[in-house]
Amino acid sequence: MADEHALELIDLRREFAEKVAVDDMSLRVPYGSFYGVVGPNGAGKTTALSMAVGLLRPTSGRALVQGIDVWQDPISAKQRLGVLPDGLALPERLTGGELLTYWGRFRRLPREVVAARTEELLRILELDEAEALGTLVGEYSTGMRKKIGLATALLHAPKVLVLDEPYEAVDPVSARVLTRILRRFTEGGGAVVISSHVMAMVEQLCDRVAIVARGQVVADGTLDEVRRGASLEDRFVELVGAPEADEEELAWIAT
Ligand SMILES: Nc1ncnc2c1ncn2[C@@H]1O[C@H](COP(=O)(O)OP(=O)(O)OP(=O)(O)O)[C@@H](O)[C@H]1O
Repeated sequence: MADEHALELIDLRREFAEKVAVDDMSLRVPYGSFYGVVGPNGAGKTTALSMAVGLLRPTSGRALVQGIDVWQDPISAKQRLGVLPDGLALPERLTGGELLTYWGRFRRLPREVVAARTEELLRILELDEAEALGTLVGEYSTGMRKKIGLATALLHAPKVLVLDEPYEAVDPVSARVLTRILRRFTEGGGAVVISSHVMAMVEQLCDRVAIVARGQVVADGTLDEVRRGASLEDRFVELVGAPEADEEELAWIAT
C-alpha cells in the first residue's frame, strides 16, 4: 500500500551540473516515528529534504507524503506537511502573531482557529512576551526565529513534520519545550523527520535514524540497528570515514 509510510523517498536524485548532490536516495518514514537524518557537511541532507517537501525539484525519483506524490499533487501533499526549511526567509516587518495570523489565513484555516492556535503557540514557545512588546520578526534572535518558523510549520496541524536543524540556536529550556511538542506529535501518530549534526541529541530523541554520506543512505533503521552496540557518533565516523590527522597539518597555528 502506498500510504503505509508517512513519508517515502523513492530513488530521489538531484544533480547540480556535474555534481550529484543526492544519488538515488530511498527512505521510508513510518507513522509515529521520530526520524533523524545525519551526515557530514555537504552530504545531501538539505537537498534531499528540500526535494521531499516540494521546495526543490528532483532530477528524478519521487517523494510521497501519506502516499501522495509531492511533485504530482503538491497542494494535497503540502496540506499534510509541516516544514521548517534551512535558512527560512520570514517577513521581517510583522510580529510573530501577525505572521501566524497571515499564515493561517493563507492556509485557509477559519479565523477563530487561527486566533486560538496563534495565541497557544506563542505562549508555549515563549514568544508571547515579545508579542506583547510588538517585537517584529526582524528583531527576533536566531533561536526565536527558529521557534516562529516551527510555529508556522505546526499551525495547520500537519501529519508529517520535516525540520531542518530545528534545535540549532535554541536554548536548553526552549529545546525541552520543542521536544515535548514533537513527542506529542509522534504520540498522536504523526511522523517527525529532523536533520542534525548533534549525535547525542539524535540518540536521545530519535527512534529511527539514517546516516547519509555522498548523497546516499549508508545506514538506516532503528537506532539500535544503526548503532550496532556502538555510539551513534562512533558508527557515524566509521561509516563516513574520518580524515587521517597529519602531524604537519596547520603546524603554524601552534607556533
Ligand atoms: N544550489 C546548488 N548549486 C550547486 N550545488 C549545490 C546546490 N545546493 C547544494 N549543492 C551541493 O550539493 C551537495 C549537498 O549539499 P547539501 O546542502 O544538501 O548538504 P547537507 O548535507 O545539507 O550539508 P550541511 O550539513 O553542511 O548542511 C554539496 O556538495 C553542495 O555544494
